[in-house]
Amino acid sequence: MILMKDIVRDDQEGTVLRDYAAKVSFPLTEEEQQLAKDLMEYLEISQDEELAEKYGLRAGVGLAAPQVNVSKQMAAVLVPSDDEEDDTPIFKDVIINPVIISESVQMGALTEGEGCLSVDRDIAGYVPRHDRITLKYQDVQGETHKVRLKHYPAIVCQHEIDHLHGVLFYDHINKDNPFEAPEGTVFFG
Ligand SMILES: Cc1nc(NNC(=O)[C@H](CC2CCCC2)CN(O)CO)c(F)c(N2CCN3CCOC[C@@H]3C2)n1
Ligand code: NI
Repeated sequence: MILMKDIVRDDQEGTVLRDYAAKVSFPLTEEEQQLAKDLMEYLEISQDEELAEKYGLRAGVGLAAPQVNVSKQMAAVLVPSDDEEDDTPIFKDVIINPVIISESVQMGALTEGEGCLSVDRDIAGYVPRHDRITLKYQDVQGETHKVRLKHYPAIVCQHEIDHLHGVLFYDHINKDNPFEAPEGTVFFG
């Protein structure tokens, strides 16, 4: 299983965190299948308060392969339900070779700003992202999916896809005015 010690940090030398990750070919190797499982398992365990405590995991709703120093276009996303009636996650999948094929002009941002398991410090400021996106990706079976996402899952997927391009959340924060956001930005979370 993936532990915090396996997650590379932005202040470490010689990691792939700032590289543009390689496309993944199908069928996945055994190793790539195991990586996909491990990335998703991290999120599931980290979202269980007791288990997160037991294994010392920071909670996560997304985890990209470059964060465990594997420069491949693969990321697990697990956005839990926001409806106590129904605990079906809003979005749960391992997205491989993801491409954003369209995006809203309107921007969205988390009111609290963002963090990252690969960044050990709090960096204040809004991270403006597209509020709605159409995402094309392959799943671990190699099936292609085209999904329209908005608000929270759209933000999470954009954060993860950034990792596959060597981009970190604070690259998007306005240096002069961290709490500036484009006109019409939707804030939530
Ligand atoms: C928003 C949020 N970010 C958490 N952490 N950061 C991450 O996931 C980083 C990725 C997210 C940062 C902003 C957008 C994507 C990891 N990243 O670095 C991967 O690239 C959370 F943990 C979290 N939640 C809400 C849901 N809750 C369910 C119950 O369990 C606790 C969990 C906490 N929400
Ligand atoms: Ni991150």
